[in-house]
Amino acid sequence: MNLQGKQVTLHDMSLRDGMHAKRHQISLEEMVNIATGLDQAGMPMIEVTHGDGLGGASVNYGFPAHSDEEYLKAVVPQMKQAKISALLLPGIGTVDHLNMAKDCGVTSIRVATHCTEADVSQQHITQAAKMGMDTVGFLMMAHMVSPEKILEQAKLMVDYGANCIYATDSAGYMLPDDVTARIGLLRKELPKNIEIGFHGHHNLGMGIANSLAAIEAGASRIDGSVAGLGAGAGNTPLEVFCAVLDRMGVETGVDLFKIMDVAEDLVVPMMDHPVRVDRNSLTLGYAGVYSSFLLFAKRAEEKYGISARDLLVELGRRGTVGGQEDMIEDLALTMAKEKA
Ligand SMILES: C[C@H](O)CC(=O)C(=O)O
Ligand SMILES: [Mn+2]
Repeated sequence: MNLQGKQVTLHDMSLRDGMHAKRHQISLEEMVNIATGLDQAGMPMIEVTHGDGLGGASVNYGFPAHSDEEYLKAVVPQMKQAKISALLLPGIGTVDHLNMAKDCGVTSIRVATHCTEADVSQQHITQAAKMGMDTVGFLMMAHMVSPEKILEQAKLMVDYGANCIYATDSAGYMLPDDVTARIGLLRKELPKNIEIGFHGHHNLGMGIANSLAAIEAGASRIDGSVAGLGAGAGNTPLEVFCAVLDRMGVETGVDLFKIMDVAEDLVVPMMDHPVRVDRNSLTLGYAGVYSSFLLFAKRAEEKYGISARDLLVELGRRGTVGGQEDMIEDLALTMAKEKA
């Protein structure tokens, strides 16, 4: 693979996707310290929000240590060069949340929908684009449908005003050929001024390989997390990815040793559990399950005595998607009754 001379914008997820792995309990001090470290390392984009996006604080998704507004107001003023993004899932986040994020200094908004539901993003994408924000359409669970379907949904988002489209491997299920097919088709068919991005999860250990495939197929934005802090087995570990890109002659503008230090000195010490491929996170990738279901399944295992792996396999078989978190406990109850 020859990527020599390509330029890629890296986007750190440790303070948003990483919120899942921390049950949304990152302190303001940790947020600011990590964001500052990333900023100093030259990370161009950093996402700061509840794990499920603006307005995610709820019984269904979990209550965070601080509100989105508190996190954003603490982080944004400290940034010297990094741009702060926020995730927004229509139905969870509202246009009021979007306006609040803009007022806090967020310059990039990523409107996320299930990969077949782009039509629910119209209001938020249109509003963000109207406000002059970097407006991203983020198609989740992109492994569940064909590249053609992803393209159809992406075109809707572009029509609404998105200037960048992500194919998102929320379950960490994809293999490099799956990424190539989706990103390649988006790059071929969408206008050249529309950027393409890829967001991976490392559940099958494919975060780096899939992200490289995405760049080769035409993606110019890649998400990852320092030390991989993210849902499931985490996101593409950015310090590792930076080292690989450096070896391959890809330009990122990120200082490799500085980002290694952020990973080692700041992020790893605050992990509640090792974010790694273990039998449960591996099952997410193998069965094609939404990565943030991991901790819900582990909690249900403790409560009902049903193995998290069995739960995840069944959730994959049923084709559950983000937003169906309540199904996990429901399923555990049913399985516990059947077992009894
Ligand atoms: C709300 C999800 O955590 C968004 C995401 O990061 C993914 O789908 O992956
Ligand atoms: Mn994710």
